[in-house]
Amino acid sequence: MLDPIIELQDLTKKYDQFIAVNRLSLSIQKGEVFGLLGPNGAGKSTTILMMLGLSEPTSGSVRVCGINSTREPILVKQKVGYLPDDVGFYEDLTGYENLIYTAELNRLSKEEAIRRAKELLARVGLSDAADKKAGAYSRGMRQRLGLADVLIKQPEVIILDEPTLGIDPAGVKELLQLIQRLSRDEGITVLLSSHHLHQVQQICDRVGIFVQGRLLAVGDVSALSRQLFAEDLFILEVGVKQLSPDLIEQLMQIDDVTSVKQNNELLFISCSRDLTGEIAETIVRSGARLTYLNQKQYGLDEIYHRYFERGEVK
Ligand SMILES: Nc1ncnc2c1ncn2[C@@H]1O[C@H](COP(=O)(O)OP(=O)(O)OP(=O)(O)O)[C@@H](O)[C@H]1O
Repeated sequence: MLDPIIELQDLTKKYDQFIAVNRLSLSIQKGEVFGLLGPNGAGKSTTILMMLGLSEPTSGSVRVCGINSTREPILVKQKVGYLPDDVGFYEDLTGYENLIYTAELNRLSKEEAIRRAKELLARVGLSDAADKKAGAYSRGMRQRLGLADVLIKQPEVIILDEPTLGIDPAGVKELLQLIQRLSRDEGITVLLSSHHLHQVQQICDRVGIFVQGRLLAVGDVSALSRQLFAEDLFILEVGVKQLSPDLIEQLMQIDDVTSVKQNNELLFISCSRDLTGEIAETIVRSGARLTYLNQKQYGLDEIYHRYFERGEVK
């Protein structure tokens, strides 16, 4: 059953005449991991700030956990954990002491603070570095400490702005797996913004592609590819020797083949449905030799670049 926990309705933010976020409507369900994707300046951070009640919309509304963020920012902050792209700690305090400090700010009892700080340090893989000063943590360790810091108050929603920025590939993998586990094990809803499509693709249930303040498409990766590649959903890369002069024309005559491009002995055949069998048969029947056949799957990277290449704003 649908249970929206973040609801944006016609959300708009203008800076003078400049529209940073343009009539954004979006529902995110409880327990979802949602990726907000877009290039620099797309409006991701502005949207996040409005969700947190830290920036006032010009028009439209934003509700998080049923709370109007604009009217009740303090209430929203109690339910939502926010990890900015460059998280700040008390550099002279240890990781453990930083967590205790946050726990006390959130009015946890001393005992509860100690228990949760230790548990969360273990959870994010920082038990061994608990007594090291935060100032000496690497970027990846800071992000993991940031996640523990956000979780200490047991939020229903966590919002992460570019969580993987500046982390090495192994660290990124660990961090993303950790985020995914949080969602799965504890039902926490996660919204993360990112430029790193291939990373986000691994853990997001759905993604929204955001360009120039507008949400261009929303869905899981396969729904997005269906939506964006309706004409040429399947591309076959085919190796052919001894091509007859009219083979390309024969291929074009197959229903639902939308284009055939040739590069020496390679053909790139776009179709709106899977025609692998028919295409292979046509090639063999023409007397040509089929040497290789590969069906290309679209990933989020292609979807995303395609939008930007076209510069489409629907
Ligand atoms: N306080 C402000 N005053 C004027 N313009 C602003 C302000 N804050 C943001 N903008 C503009 O609004 C647009 C959206 O910015 P925003 O930071 O939301 O984008 P973003 O998608 O988060 O980009 P990035 O990935 O670089 O963080 C940008 O063109 C930015 O210059």
